[in-house]
Amino acid sequence: MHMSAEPPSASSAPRPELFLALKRTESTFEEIPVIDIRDARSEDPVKRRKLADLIRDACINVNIVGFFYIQSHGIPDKVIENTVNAGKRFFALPEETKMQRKCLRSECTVYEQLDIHKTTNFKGYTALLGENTDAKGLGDLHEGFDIGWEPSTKEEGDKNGVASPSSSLAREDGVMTGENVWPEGLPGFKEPVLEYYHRALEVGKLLFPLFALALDFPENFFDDKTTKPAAIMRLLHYPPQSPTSFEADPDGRQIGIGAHTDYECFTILWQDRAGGLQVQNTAGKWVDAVPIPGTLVVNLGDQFARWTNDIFKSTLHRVINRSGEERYSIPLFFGTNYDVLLEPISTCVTPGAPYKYEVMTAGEYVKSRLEATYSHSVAV
Ligand SMILES: O=C(O)CCC(=O)C(=O)O
Ligand SMILES: [Fe+2]
Repeated sequence: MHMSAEPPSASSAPRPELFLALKRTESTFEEIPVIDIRDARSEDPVKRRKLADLIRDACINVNIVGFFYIQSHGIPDKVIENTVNAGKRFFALPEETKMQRKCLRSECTVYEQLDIHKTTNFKGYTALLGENTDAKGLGDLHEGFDIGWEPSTKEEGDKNGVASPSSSLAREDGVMTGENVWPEGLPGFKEPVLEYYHRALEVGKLLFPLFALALDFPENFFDDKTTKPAAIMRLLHYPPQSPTSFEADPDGRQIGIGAHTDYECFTILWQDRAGGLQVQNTAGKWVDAVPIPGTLVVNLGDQFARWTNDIFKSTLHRVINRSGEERYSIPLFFGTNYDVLLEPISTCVTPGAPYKYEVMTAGEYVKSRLEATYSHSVAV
């Protein structure tokens, strides 16, 4: 994996062959802005304001709204690399090892489920076609492994990496409460995954005040709503789609991940160099979010759309892996605490723009979307 802190350049460097192999759609990546977020950590409010203005432009004033790359995010290359390698090792395991593990208590002979369909809180493994993100689709061509918040393995309370019922690994998260499930027989998996998780969480915490400023709210607007931020992270693996799969499926009903919006406030995504992520612009055209080494992609999700009555719109996106290579990515969906009510912010509702959505808690909303996503397939 090549990572670089250099600003991307559209014209100077020759394109790696992989990029040429991609069938480009309408637009070029210059239209998706790259924002350097180093000033998010600045003490200077003027600098933070300037940065928030760039984010505001990316979220409101462009033809690809709510999608941008961030640079200077602060997550070391090594942390990313270790997590991606851990994910590769997991996905290479036999299917049955990814689906279940032996109960870890010595007296126990049963198997515990890792299959996401069988856990109560949508954590664990999703097999190929186990998810159908676009209701019009026929199942997604990716497999995934999902975790939610738990302390990093460096923190106290997680000495042996085993979640006992009395442990504090799970928080009281209302309808989404429940512990993570981890595969057995895969040493060196959990630690790097949780390390990246906590680093990405820090990036999310940096972004919330900037989003607040971008909306002309006080910088601390989201502080009391994100004390226990709901953050699901996924390791994703997309096998390459063969050319014949396109002939057999001309309407694109079975692709890497069907067209969808994300369910939380915003998503922080690492993607490898295979490419295939596309975002729909305001004219309805699909635009490639070309991988830019050293950056993460950020996109708006439904919870922000609900807070802001669509001033911040969640952006439709999908993945089609035409690279001929395996593709790996790691989204982290950053939401408010699960018990926070998603209700309109008063300044976003006017007689001419009445509120569009039903008010519910963040947890109820995320759970209802996850139920729909996984309902097309049944546990095996
Ligand atoms: O893999 C990607 O690039 C995007 C994943 C995604 O959109 C999602 O998991 O919601
Ligand atoms: Fe997504």
